[in-house]
Amino acid sequence: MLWVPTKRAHLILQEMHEKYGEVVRIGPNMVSFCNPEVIPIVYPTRQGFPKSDFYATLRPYTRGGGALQAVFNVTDEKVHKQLKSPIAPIFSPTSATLFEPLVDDVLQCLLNQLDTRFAANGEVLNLGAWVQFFAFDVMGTMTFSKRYGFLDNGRDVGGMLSTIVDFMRSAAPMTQVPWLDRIMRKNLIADTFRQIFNQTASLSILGFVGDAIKEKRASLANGTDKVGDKTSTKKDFLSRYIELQESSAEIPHWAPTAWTFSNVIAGSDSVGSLMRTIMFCLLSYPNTLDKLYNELLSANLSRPFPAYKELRNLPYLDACIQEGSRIHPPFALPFERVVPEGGITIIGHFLPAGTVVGGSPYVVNRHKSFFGQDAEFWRPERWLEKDDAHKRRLEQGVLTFGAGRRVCLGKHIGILEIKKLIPFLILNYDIRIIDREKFQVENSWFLFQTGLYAQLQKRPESVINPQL
Ligand code: HEM
Repeated sequence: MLWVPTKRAHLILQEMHEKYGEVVRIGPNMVSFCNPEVIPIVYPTRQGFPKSDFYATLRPYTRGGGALQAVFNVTDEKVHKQLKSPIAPIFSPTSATLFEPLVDDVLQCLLNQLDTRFAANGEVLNLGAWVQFFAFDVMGTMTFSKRYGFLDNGRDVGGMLSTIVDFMRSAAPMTQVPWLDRIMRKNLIADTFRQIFNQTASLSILGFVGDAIKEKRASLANGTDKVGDKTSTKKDFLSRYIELQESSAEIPHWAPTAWTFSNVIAGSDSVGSLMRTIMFCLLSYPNTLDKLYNELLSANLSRPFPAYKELRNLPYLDACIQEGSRIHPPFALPFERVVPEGGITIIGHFLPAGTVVGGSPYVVNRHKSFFGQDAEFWRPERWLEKDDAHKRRLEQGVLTFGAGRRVCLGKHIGILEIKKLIPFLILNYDIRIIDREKFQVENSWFLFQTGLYAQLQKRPESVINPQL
């Protein structure tokens, strides 16, 4: 709990593992591991290894409804199954590609903004913020066919993004002492005080989600919702969620809210963070940027937005995304689980039932014997230098998307967004980082980043013939 407010808990944990070994007790009942070989033991695909109360602290508090459960933060395995099973098919690799037209709509908006605001006059832009605006507006568009307006206005509309940072800063230390969270944050009295002084991020997002659901139900009922139309190529998540809930009496009426909320909370900042990491690393290591640019050029891609099917199998692009996920995971405290009856043994240490155990992706992803002595550094080539089996093994050692039964549901959607954005930026703009020292990272469970400033110019070939 004392490490977390320093905002460098990932670095302290890394030091602890260097000092004390691969299995370290970091709290009265909490054990951290750093070796990727442990992943299948602590995160199996079967039931029976539940999430700890860490996740309860991440639930937003709602008056009347208590703390809102979402797929991501639910700890009861039965409720998790009830919530996840109906929607899992929507997140399959094939279904993920159905959202591509919605991503293209938002890319068009980004293109217009970058061209008019920055490419024309060489003004310095906060690339990190624009990438974040993009990630949020894409998730809004995919979820309710609505942009929040971050890209259109070029700013954090309504302070929603900064309130997320505030929410995470106050929630993150509580993840380490869930009982204190119940006393200090998750009850009517504490909530009344908070309401008087400020509106929390979770509530402002919940308000947005609640309004969007009401509007959607109304427009589906009166037939004015075009994206809810079964033949539409731009069908959003919410239309699919409402359809699912209405088709089965067993799905509770609150499920679409929980599903929608999961998308917004789990799938916006995380994607934005990975996009920023990849852009930061590419711009900081121009040899890798050139290599990627050449790969994209020789792939003869559609402009201005390459199609996902053209990008899916480009090896260096894929290696850059894998390396970005490895080196800078968006969530960077240990993913806690509770050891079941009978206990488990990890790297020669027996952990009895009830012990909380977890690995931080930041630390696990930098394990030197597993990823190489240069694991601290950005080197996309590590993914390509041996055969496919080696690449698959490395992939299984990266904990960025979680693992096993509670692995990220939106991974394929997130990768689709990233694979669309990075080539779009690199092919259309010549981008230079302004000062890499300004790039700062803060760990408040989300690994927030600031200070990615850049200048960009439209590449001549994309101006002369945008159809190329
Ligand atoms: C590309 C960036 C993303 C990263 C790095 C990421 C990471 C994660 C991680 C680490 C977990 C599990 C954490 C744990 O064990 O506690 C998770 C779960 C989840 N993610 Fe993602 N995520 C990303 C994108 C998305 C997107 C785009 C969506 C939605 C469209 C999404 C939806 C979810 C959901 C619903 C869960 C809960 C799954 C369950 O508990 O069964 N994520 N994500």
